Amino acid sequence: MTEVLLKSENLARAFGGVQAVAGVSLSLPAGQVTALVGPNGAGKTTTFNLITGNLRADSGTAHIRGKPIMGLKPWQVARLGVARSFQDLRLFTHMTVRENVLAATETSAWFWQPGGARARAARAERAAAALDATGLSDLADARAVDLAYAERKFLSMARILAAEADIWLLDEPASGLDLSSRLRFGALLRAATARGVAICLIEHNLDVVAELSDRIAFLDQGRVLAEGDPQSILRDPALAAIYFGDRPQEAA
Ligand SMILES: Nc1ncnc2c1ncn2[C@@H]1O[C@H](COP(=O)(O)OP(=O)(O)OP(=O)(O)O)[C@@H](O)[C@H]1O
Repeated sequence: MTEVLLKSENLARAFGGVQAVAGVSLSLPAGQVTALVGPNGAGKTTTFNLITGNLRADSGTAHIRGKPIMGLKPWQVARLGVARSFQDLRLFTHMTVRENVLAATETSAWFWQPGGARARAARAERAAAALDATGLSDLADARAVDLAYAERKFLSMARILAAEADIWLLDEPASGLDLSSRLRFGALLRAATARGVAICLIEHNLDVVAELSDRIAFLDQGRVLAEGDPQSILRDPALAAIYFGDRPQEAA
């Protein structure tokens, strides 16, 4: 049976009167891409924030390989093997591409790790491998701010790769990519899942979801309404109506 690397149960979080996440139970199996799909405001990004410790949950639990993670700080969750990307990428825009990736290798370094030449060389090697895998080696000395849009998205992915995490939470990593970039991006995901990485990605474009995901968790109003293989979820007319803002109860 496939090992579940990350599991949340009944995660909930309100902002004032808005119940952004209302009991999300989610499992991320090793070696699979799970797409988190749902209309605007469904609670997708908030779910990521609750898992990574960027936001505190009002209730609920989450475990990484059985270890409870609620209440941990983001850096502690990162140390347990979670790498996360943001919609706005959060690159160090005035640093070089290489420096951006090197900075990501620090999340998995321990404070007590000797910072000697050997450790530095190992980090440089990891960064170089991540740049190579994302096709950015030739741009290593360019500043992030000078990259084209798609290359910035790949730099964000290079940072994920360099962190050597086995759980990836990606917030709209493929948005705005053209077909050839999407194929490049899909190959990166496939190489990672072949190594057993559990990937969860938020994506609005349902064609991209169909292309990239092994399973879908469909979120609406802070709840997982359905979870399953992409074809059955994408063909469900009730979910399509919710996704495209045409709820049966609202139409009545
Ligand atoms: N920091 C916050 N303060 C107040 N309300 C928030 C905050 N973060 C999210 N919300 C609200 O919580 C709900 C869920 O937001 P969230 O960003 O998680 O949805 P989403 O599914 O990621 O949406 P989108 O697809 O538009 O990115 C929305 O109603 C949003 O306005």
